[in-house]
Amino acid sequence: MTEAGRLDARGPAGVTDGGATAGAGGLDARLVVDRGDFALDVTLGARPGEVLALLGPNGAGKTTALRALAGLTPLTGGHLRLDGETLEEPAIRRRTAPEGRPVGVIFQDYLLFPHLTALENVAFGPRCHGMPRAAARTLAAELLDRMGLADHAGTKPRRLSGGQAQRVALARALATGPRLLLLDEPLAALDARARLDVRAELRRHLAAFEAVAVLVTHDPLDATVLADRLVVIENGRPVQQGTPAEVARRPRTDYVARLVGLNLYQGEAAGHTVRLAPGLGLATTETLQGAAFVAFPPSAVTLHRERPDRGENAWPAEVAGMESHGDRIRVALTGAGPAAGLPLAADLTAVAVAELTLALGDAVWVSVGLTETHAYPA
Ligand SMILES: Nc1ncnc2c1ncn2[C@@H]1O[C@H](COP(=O)(O)OP(=O)(O)OP(=O)(O)O)[C@@H](O)[C@H]1O
Repeated sequence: MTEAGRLDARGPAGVTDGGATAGAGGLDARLVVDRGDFALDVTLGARPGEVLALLGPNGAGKTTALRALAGLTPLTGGHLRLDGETLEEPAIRRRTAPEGRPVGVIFQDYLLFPHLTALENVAFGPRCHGMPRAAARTLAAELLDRMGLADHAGTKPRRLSGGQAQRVALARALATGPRLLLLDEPLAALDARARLDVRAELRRHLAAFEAVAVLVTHDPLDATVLADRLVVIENGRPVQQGTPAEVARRPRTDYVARLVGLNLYQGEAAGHTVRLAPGLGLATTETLQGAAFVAFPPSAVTLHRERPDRGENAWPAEVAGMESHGDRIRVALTGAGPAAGLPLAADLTAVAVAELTLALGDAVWVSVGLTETHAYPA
């Protein structure tokens, strides 16, 4: 990325602070929101230039966290500091109003002003911050140009495609020089085809953004493509964080395992075996002691009609469901015997399913390839 290609997030006039806040730069937050029936307590930290994705199931608290960062939902505890400046801290009664925060927000449906042109939409924020009209329009034109929308400056939102509207929303959010950019499900409003292009484009823009960006998504692919680091939230609490690769390789909850498409079990490791239940051990290539996770892809599972000769990593199970999964068939199984109740996903070719004459409720044996299991400390 060349310097010239970088989006200048340092202020409408492009004025920098000369690195005066270096060291304290970025996001430092503990977001506590207690609503009685729902409690959020999430600690977030990010350096300038980092993109964080908040990922989690419905109702986990992602939007509440984003709204708290924007100042739209007051904190009941914790703190929010940006580049060393405290924007909110209930314990010392400090709270900067949403409009006073150096924060840009892109809402799910973009919320562009329908009666204003793309240029006027982008110029709106700087005008509200007191920038003279001509300067605000020049800045807006420059931002639209960088977004490849110079030809659409005079277009009203209803005549823009989903991807174009999103770029206008991004330009509008950047126009006030935010130190924190918030994106709520940035690709949710787009159809599958547009999503592909817009995802790649948004990735370029976010990679060029110099301050902190936080996005909320349900979609692991969006999170993986767009973010440097994922924070998975469940029931108002962070349950796992790391780079997309770390999270995908070492899931720590069932939700994350499903998201990244792995089977995940927890047990007690002793050397090369992780004991999952009495009489049920899973051999792994890693050597571990104590509480451990073991994960493997559905493609590592083989189904048999009879107990396999090599009894290692094999257990009886029942076919609980089958569905197409790309060019494979995903078979859902429920363990029996020592594996009673253990859920398992297996990916088989259509030929394998036909040869086994598999049907719902069938009793089978499953075996898992030793070299495809991955064990790590819990
Ligand atoms: N304005 C509100 N007042 C009271 N409760 C709310 C409000 N908004 C959300 N909630 C509740 O707070 C919890 C967290 O919701 P939130 O919208 O933050 O989750 P989410 O992770 O963004 O979910 P989704 O992916 O479904 O958007 C839920 O139990 C929800 O019902």
